[in-house]
Amino acid sequence: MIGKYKIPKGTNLFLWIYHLHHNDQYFPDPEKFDPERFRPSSPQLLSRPSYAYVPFSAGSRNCIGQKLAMLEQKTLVATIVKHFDIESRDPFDTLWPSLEFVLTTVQPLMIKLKPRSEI
Ligand code: HEM
Repeated sequence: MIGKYKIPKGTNLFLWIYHLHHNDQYFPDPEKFDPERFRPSSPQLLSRPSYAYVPFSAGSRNCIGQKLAMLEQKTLVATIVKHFDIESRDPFDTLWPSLEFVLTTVQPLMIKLKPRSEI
């Protein structure tokens, strides 16, 4: 049973993480860039159920690359945003999500890196 649903033995279940992370009960205004949601001591994070945010899945088959991916983001992404302002060349509402092995867009996502004047 999951809530009121009886799941027969052997059923394959697919958790749509994108949808989960757009649940405005836990992520108000979900498309808004709001790093505050993820600050460890933020009230929003503290009141959120721990399985409401699972970018690397959870449990025994979760992502084995999580630590590497987080390290890459802290080094590569942090270095890029330190030196550049990033803007999309395409307006957000013209992008169509595409669920492939990873969630991407149908058309290539073209970005422009502008050197930052001050660091
Ligand atoms: C931001 C980057 C990444 C995200 C968001 C991510 C996300 C995930 C998720 C959600 C799963 C579970 C899939 C499922 O339930 O079937 C998974 C599994 C896995 N990931 Fe990642 N991943 C990332 C980076 C990486 C990297 C860098 C590696 C390897 C170097 C990696 C290797 C794997 C492997 C091998 C599994 C399968 C684990 C298993 O089935 O036991 N991932 N990842």
